[in-house]
Amino acid sequence: MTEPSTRYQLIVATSPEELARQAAEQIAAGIDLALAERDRAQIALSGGETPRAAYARLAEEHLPWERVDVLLGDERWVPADDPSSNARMLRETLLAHPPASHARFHPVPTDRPSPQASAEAYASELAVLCPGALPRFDVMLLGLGDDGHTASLFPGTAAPGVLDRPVTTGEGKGLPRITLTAPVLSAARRVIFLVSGAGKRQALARLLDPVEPAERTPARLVRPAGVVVILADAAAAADLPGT
Ligand SMILES: O=C(O)[C@H](O)[C@@H](O)[C@H](O)[C@H](O)COP(=O)(O)O
Repeated sequence: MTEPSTRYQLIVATSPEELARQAAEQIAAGIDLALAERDRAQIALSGGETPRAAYARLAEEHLPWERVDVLLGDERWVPADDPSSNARMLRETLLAHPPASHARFHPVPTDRPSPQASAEAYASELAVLCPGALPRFDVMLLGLGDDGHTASLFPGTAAPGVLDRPVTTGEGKGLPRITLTAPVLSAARRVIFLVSGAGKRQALARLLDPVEPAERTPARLVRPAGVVVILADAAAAADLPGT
C-alpha cells in the first residue's frame, strides 16, 4: 500500500522581513494552541542560518514563555560556545532577551564523551519532557538543505533510516551531529519548513514532488498527519508552479 501523500501549504514571502514575520506567527500560533490545552508547550527549532531573523522576531512575541520548552531538532556535536553550535545561535537570537528568554531551553548535551552518549542523554531528557511511545512536539520548525536534508537527516547517511528510536547520531557538512529521527519529526502537531534563497530551489521543488524518493531528499520523510506549512521566499520558490 502506498503511503498517503503528505499535504503541503506553500506560503511565499515577498521580503526577508515578511518571511521572518510569517515564521514567528506560525510558531507562536502553535504555542498558543498547545497552551490552550496543556500546561506546557514543547517546540523543536532548526539550526543553521535561515531562521536567525525569524527567531529574533519570535523573541518579541508576548507569550507565556515560562511555559514553553525550547529544544533543537538537531545539533552539531561541538562545545556550546562553538561558532557552529545551534544552541549558541539560539542563545544569540531567540533566547537573548525577555520575554522569550524566560522559556526553558533544553540544549542537546554535547558535553558527553561521544555523540552516541549525547544522543542517549538527549533521548532521556525527551522521554521526560514528552512522555509516550514517541515524543510529540507542538511545533517542529525545520530547515531544508540544498541537498534535500532536514534536521541532520542527510542523504547518503544512516540517520534518515533510523526509525526505532527518537534520537540518533549522524554527520553532515563535516561535523558529527545529533538529530531527532524522522518518526519524531513526523509526529509533531505543527510542522513548518522555513526555506530561503535560490540555492534551495531544486531541493524545495523535490520536497514538493510526490514521486521524489526520500533517499535523495530525506526531507520527504517528514510525513505528519496534518498539513506541512512551507514558508519560502520568492528566490527559493521560483521554480514552483503558480509562483
Ligand atoms: O544544524 C543544521 O544545520 C540545521 O538544523 C539544518 O537542518 C539546517 O536547517 C539546514 O542545513 C539549512 O541550513 P541554512 O538555514 O543554514 O541554509
